[in-house]
Amino acid sequence: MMMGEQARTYTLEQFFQAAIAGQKAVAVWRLPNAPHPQACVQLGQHFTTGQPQLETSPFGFFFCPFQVSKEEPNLFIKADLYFDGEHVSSAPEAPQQPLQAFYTLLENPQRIHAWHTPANEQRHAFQTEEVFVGAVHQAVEAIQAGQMEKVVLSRTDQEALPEGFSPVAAFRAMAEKYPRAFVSLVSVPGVGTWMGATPEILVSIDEQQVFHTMALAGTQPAVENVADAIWRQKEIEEQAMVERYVLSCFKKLRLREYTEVGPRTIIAGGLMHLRTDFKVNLRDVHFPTLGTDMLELLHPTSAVCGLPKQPALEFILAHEGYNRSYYSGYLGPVNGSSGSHLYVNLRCMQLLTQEAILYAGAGVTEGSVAQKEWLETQHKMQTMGKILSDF
Ligand SMILES: C=C(O[C@@H]1C=C(C(=O)O)C=C[C@H]1O)C(=O)O
Repeated sequence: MMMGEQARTYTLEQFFQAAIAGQKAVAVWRLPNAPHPQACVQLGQHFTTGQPQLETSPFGFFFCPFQVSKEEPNLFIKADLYFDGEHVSSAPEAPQQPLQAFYTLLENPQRIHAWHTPANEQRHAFQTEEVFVGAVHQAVEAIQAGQMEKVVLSRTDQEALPEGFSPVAAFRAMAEKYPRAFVSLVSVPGVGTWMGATPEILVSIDEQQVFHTMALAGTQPAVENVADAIWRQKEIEEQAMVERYVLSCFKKLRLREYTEVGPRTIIAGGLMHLRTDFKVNLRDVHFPTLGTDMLELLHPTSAVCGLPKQPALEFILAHEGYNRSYYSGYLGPVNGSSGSHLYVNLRCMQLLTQEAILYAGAGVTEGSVAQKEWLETQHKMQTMGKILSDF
């Protein structure tokens, strides 16, 4: 990739604020265990895209919803400008005049604590505990009646933003607090601003050409030592369903050469999950479109939707009572120097002008206790809740 580079160093604050001041879309991310944040800005104003094509896409950042609609399309933020944590470089084909305008903003820091907000800040109706618990009861009944095996029900909550809130400072706090998560901050004119710290890879292809996806499910509060984790049958079965789903996708593609490791217990924030990793070395296996094909088959996985997919999706749309928007969609950089890394958008929040909307869900199976699923969504919301309360 040929990029024009400026010798000067900048801060993430400068890069982000220049994007906001210039009305540009910006994505900031920090890969798990990576030392530095990265960010990109698109200079043009056209973000809507179709089904992501990993192999042919230019360097940029995908931001895709749970379900594509006219209001919530798949978005692509092309990396006209790239920030590696220190330096800013530009793509050779980046339009010259907007590029100069961006550098002017970069040289004249705005010191604004602003972010892009949605075109209309529609008010959600927030589910009460009663309503959520009622939906879980109905889901358990539908499962017992044989309509499906698993469904993931989610809800939202609202928190006032602390005085002097800054998305970049909150991003830094997330990156420090959750070193093993994929940490992101995405801000798009007319769409809004989302941030999160997710534990779940949807599809990734690293610089060694290793394809990676995972089956992540089962949740409980973290214990001191993961070796001491004890899992109930309910969580073991719930995670096994996600595993089976990933395997069914490989089968559809007639892919037989993969490695499967797990399930293992992993820590994510204050929680533990069960995770099985699936990998394919694309240097050994000739399958040039595996990333795109698996992405299309996997999303939404049974970790965020259910099993079988169609009845679970219909149940969600009929019973959740709100629009998931970009929660439980997927996001991440593609075709950068470290490859393509798409994550499920979990443990996230949306920033409005004065408040944040927090999102979380829980997998419902035959053995679910409704009250426990409510508590689980509360625990998951704490991942972002702590960032706000510690601000
Ligand atoms: C749905 C969420 O998380 C997913 C659901 C899990 C579960 O049901 O146990 C665990 C991890 C994630 O795959 C969320 O964080 O909102």
